[in-house]
Amino acid sequence: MPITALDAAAIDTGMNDIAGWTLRSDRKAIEKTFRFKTFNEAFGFMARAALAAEKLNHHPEWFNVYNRVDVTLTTHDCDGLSEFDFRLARAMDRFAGQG
Ligand SMILES: C[C@H](O)[C@H](O)[C@H]1CNC2=NC(N)=NC(=O)C2=N1
Repeated sequence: MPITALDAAAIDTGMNDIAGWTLRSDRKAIEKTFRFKTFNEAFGFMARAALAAEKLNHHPEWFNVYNRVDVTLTTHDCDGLSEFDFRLARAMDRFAGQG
């Protein structure tokens, strides 16, 4: 099933539902840095996010150092943002206790 890219208004609506995320200047991705107390907490967050990503069949680009996780969400299949990026962003916020 083809995945459609969100239009400008839908992206703006999606951005209003999430906190601490930045819309990349090309409007094809959203980014957030999560910070935790320990590596254990960061990795626990990543484990929960990984399971959610598998369920959604939508996978993050991310980079972890110790207690920090830099996340980029984009939809390769439509070369832009889709509803799945915002769904995964909201799930990640919940897992980090920020949503
Ligand atoms: C074949 C498979 O369903 C696709 O490659 C999925 C997997 N996970 C994905 N994750 C992300 N972030 N974007 C995609 O377009 C995407 N596509």
